[in-house]
Amino acid sequence: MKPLPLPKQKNLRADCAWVIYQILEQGKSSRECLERVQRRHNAKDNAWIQEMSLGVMRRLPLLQYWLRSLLDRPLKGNKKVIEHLILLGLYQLNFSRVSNHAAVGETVAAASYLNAAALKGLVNAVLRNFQRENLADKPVDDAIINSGLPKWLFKAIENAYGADAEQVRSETNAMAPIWLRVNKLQTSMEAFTKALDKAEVAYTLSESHADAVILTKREDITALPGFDKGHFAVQDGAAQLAAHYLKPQANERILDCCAAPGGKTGHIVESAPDTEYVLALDADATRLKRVEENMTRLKHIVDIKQGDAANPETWWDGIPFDRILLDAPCSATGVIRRHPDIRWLRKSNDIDNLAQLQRRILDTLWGLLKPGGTLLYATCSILPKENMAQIQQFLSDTPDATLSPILKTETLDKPGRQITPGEQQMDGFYYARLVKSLD
Ligand SMILES: C[S@@+](CC[C@H](N)C(=O)[O-])C[C@H]1O[C@@H](n2cnc3c(N)ncnc32)[C@H](O)[C@@H]1O
Repeated sequence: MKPLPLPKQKNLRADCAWVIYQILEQGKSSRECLERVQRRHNAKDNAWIQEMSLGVMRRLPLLQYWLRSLLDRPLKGNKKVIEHLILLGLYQLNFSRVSNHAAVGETVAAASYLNAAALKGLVNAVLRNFQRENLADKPVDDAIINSGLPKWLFKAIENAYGADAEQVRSETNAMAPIWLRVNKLQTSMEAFTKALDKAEVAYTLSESHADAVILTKREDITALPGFDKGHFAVQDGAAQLAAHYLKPQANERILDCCAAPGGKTGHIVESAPDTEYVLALDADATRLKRVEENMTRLKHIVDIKQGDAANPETWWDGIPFDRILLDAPCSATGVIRRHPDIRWLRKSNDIDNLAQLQRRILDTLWGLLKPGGTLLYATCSILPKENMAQIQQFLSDTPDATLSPILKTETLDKPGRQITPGEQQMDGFYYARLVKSLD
């Protein structure tokens, strides 16, 4: 599909339709396109644009089903974006608090901002027919459409989770809470929660995480008390387990591999401020800038390098590491509830390619680990090929690797801890801890 320029003049719904087009037709991430659009709106409108465009990602199969039943034939070429505008209209009518009057009227008007004034009649007719035919009240008897997921992912979850698949799918399509990690090197839990109370910020404490706070209302993170002073970082509860499972110690050399934007790097430093050396490595220079910004704000000192994990000769100084965190590039299927566009950006054949890349990096990093050293393998995936099956195969191919169980229930056939989305309010994540034998 042809690139579509950003509408010349700002308009809430036209800009939303542009974001949806960019994600679905151009394969761009929501973060990237929202950033462009949000430069020209105020905070309230930006929140609306984000809620609506990500909402469409969550409900896309049902919205498309309705669209197909209302539109005689698909729109093509530069008219395609009008389909996305109609999807947005259908989403507002069904899943938002926008009045029906505004959902139809304003969506029709937005067509002009997308250079398609001639199609206003069509947008109006489709949305009015939807209301007239009461499609919202006619149940759709199709589990895949109702799941909000692409067919390949629906099936992959079915195969992996059997009787629990429905629960995993529904949590995958739910809204994620915002977790904060208190930076205990700059404040204390007591002082931080006192400051939140004073600012009347609604939150709960996590039963499982001593350093975590879970916000119960959406907040502007940068306006929370202590943000500028580095008193906290935004980090999901599952991601907060990485430093806990890695167990960094004083005087050790630590590699945080695939580190950007540095969420786990910061927590490693907070867990063991007196390590000898922490290296945050990532292949992506742009994302590494965010590591620098985050470390500066949190007041942590680490070494930051750009490099391909599978090619250590370009970045490694030759001294082995005591501990390595490999937060491997993955399908991110465990964080779809947080980034609903991922389900449409990933394709089923990505999974085999990712599993091969993960294995290549794992094999390479194993050579950089001291005898007796620990490697924590992590992904934010819920698919066994990237997780249990990956580690099971690695253990069987690598004679000097042994499993250091995180859970008592782990076996060589079922290594590691698979967290599913929503478990104790956490994202979907996988961890396996491996130790290198001494001889
Ligand atoms: C899941 S994210 C890491 C999140 C990070 N650990 C955190 O906690 O904030 C995966 C990262 O892997 C990086 N990456 C992908 N392939 C890589 C490679 N071959 N070498 C190094 N980094 C890579 C990506 O740039 C991305 O930043």
